[in-house]
Amino acid sequence: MGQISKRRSSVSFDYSAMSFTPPSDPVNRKSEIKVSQLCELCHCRKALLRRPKNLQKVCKLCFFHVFETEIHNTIVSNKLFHRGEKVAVGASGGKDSTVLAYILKLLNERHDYGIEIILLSIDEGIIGYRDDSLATVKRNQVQYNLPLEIVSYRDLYNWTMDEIVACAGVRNSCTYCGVFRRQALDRGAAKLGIAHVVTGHNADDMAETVLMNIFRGDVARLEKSTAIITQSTGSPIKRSKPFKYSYQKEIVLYAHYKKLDYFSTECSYAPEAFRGTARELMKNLEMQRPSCILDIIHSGENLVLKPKRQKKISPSEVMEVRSDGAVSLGRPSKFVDGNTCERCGYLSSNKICKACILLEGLERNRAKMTLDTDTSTGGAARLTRELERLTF
Ligand SMILES: Nc1ncnc2c1ncn2[C@@H]1O[C@H](COP(=O)(O)OP(=O)(O)OP(=O)(O)O)[C@@H](O)[C@H]1O
Repeated sequence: MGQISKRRSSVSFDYSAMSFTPPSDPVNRKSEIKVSQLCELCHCRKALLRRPKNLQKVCKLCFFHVFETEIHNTIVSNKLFHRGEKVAVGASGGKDSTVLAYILKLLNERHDYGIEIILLSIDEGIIGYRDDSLATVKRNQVQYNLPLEIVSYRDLYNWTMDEIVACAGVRNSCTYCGVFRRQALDRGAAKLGIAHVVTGHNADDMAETVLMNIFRGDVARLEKSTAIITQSTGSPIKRSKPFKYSYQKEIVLYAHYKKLDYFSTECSYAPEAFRGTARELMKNLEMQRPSCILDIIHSGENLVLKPKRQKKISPSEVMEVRSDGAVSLGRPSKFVDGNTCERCGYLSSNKICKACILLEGLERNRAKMTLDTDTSTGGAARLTRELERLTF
């Protein structure tokens, strides 16, 4: 006790030499950063955000650097590109593909990948949605100084998504749109002499797909759902996902802080209902355990299925279009290399490609709708002729 009081008395402060700023003084308050507010990477700048991926507190510059470096590492470790390669970025105008186009251009220049980047957009024909997002892509074309090619469903299939929904209903719109878009991206790339399409699918998309395939018991798709590079058998065009390990929230933050020009409206047609459920589940899991998105991908990557003998399936077993426009996607067939569709001549793993099977169903529905609304005496005969023409 005595010692403490002795020590106290021996400390003498020269108060006059200290410049004391009371915390309540608004004029002279010095802006000092507390250690706890510093960026955990550079330890000198103020942290601006917590990385959704690992909750690390980082400043803006370190966030840009770490986000770009992770994508570069994904590209290098998976050998996504080779020098001299022409690469098409599937550009929808949304946040993911806009950030992808921006970052690929940046990394190509920074690390000298030696690739040629082209923007490839598919116009599905959705008024009030795709026309507006394509306007964004056209601005990106100028901002990033990249060539742009637009391919439309109208030109390829003589249908727009608006017409498809009017004919087959909104419930199956994602199935039609997905099948047509995959083929349209391939055909657009082939037209440009490009054999590699990159898309903005991110870690959240991939983890959702893994969950959906588990819930459906779709082991065939589960096995392929975490591949960073995919290639339909028979197609010379490969697809890759450089954002495989990038969190959606980080992509949005990057776009926001870089002030990128992107289109943020959701598609006007029904979102894929089951994916929505998987997404919600994953968001809840992510709140409790941020790493769960990467953990789900990691689990998917490490699932090794026991080899199974496959029965050969006919194209009609693979996909069926019912009279109400509903589509049932059956089991995938055993792929055969080098096949071309007997109808459209485009590469297909079956005798008739999925797009042509869907188109046949749509044409049948259109003819039926014409009859239902045509009350003239010649209407029935016209429809019979139309249906005969459609019996391939
Ligand atoms: N109309 C399109 N034209 C070209 N590429 C497309 C188109 N629609 C989608 N893609 C490609 O497929 C990826 C995934 O598309 P999805 O429909 O899941 O949209 P998303 O997750 O909202 O992506 P984005 O934010 O880029 O629109 C996109 O990032 C893009 O690369």
